[in-house]
Amino acid sequence: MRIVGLTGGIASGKSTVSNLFKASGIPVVDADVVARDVLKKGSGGWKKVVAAFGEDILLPSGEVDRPKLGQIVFSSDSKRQLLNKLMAPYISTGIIWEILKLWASGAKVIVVDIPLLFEVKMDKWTKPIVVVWVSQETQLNRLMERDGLSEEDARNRVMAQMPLDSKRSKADVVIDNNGSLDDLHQQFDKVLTEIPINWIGFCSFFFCSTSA
Ligand SMILES: CC(C)(COP(=O)(O)OP(=O)(O)OC[C@H]1O[C@@H](n2cnc3c(N)ncnc32)[C@H](O)[C@@H]1O)[C@@H](O)C(=O)NCCC(=O)NCCS
Ligand SMILES: Nc1ncnc2c1ncn2[C@@H]1O[C@H](COP(=O)(O)OP(=O)(O)OP(=O)(O)O)[C@@H](O)[C@H]1O
Repeated sequence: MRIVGLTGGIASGKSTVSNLFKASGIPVVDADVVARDVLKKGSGGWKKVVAAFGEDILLPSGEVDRPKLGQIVFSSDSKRQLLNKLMAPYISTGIIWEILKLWASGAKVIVVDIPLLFEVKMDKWTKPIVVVWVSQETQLNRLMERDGLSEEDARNRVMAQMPLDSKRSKADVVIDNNGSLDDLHQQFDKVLTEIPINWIGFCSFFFCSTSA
């Protein structure tokens, strides 16, 4: 089984690319979805986070007020590191579980869409690594537009991650998403034709004995 790492920066276009993988029949594990699941009311992650950050971060329903927690952690390095430390074991277990389910259902190639692939050192498990890259200007504009954020809030979120240029330098495959969606589709089609050749001989994660 091959595990392809799909990463980039916030609002660089990972979800847009992961939708293209899905439309091509390649299953995707989305780390943001896993991270949302492990923060649901009553879960182990929720209990740890509420114990550390207090009940002020909860909505009347008891669910975490995500924009509120985002405001807190994206404007404080130490609070973000605390949140990361509390959630990391639940997120990695959740991702491994999703991979195992897909593997058991016969998937030979799986894409893991994970914004913090390098930061949490999951890059060791994935090959090839696809980085969706944009300039910081494009990234800020798309982030402000998509999430209705101020420039300051958008910058805080961008600065909370490893610089996209550093991620680009660690990539096996770079998708430059500064252009139009049509450009992106064209690059993706090319990547799809190139990747299967590149995959041959690669061995990833801990199931490396089976080949695609
Ligand atoms: C702070 C939270 C509650 C804000 O939720 P919100 O719904 O507003 O954002 P969402 O989860 O959709 O994340 C949007 C993007 O923010 C970036 N991001 C999220 N968490 C982090 C983080 N800890 N550090 C840096 N960037 C992050 C990612 O690029 C992600 O794609 C949420 O992001 C969270 O629980 N983060 C911690 C878990 C985590 O590390 N998630 C990343 C998946 S590995
Ligand atoms: N080539 C493009 N041209 C114009 N808009 C784009 C392009 N690619 C992506 N977008 C838009 O930019 C925004 C960010 O894209 P997307 O949500 O795929 O990023 P992401 O990397 O998954 O973000 P996050 O890390 O926050 O989950 C979205 O509103 C998306 O529709």
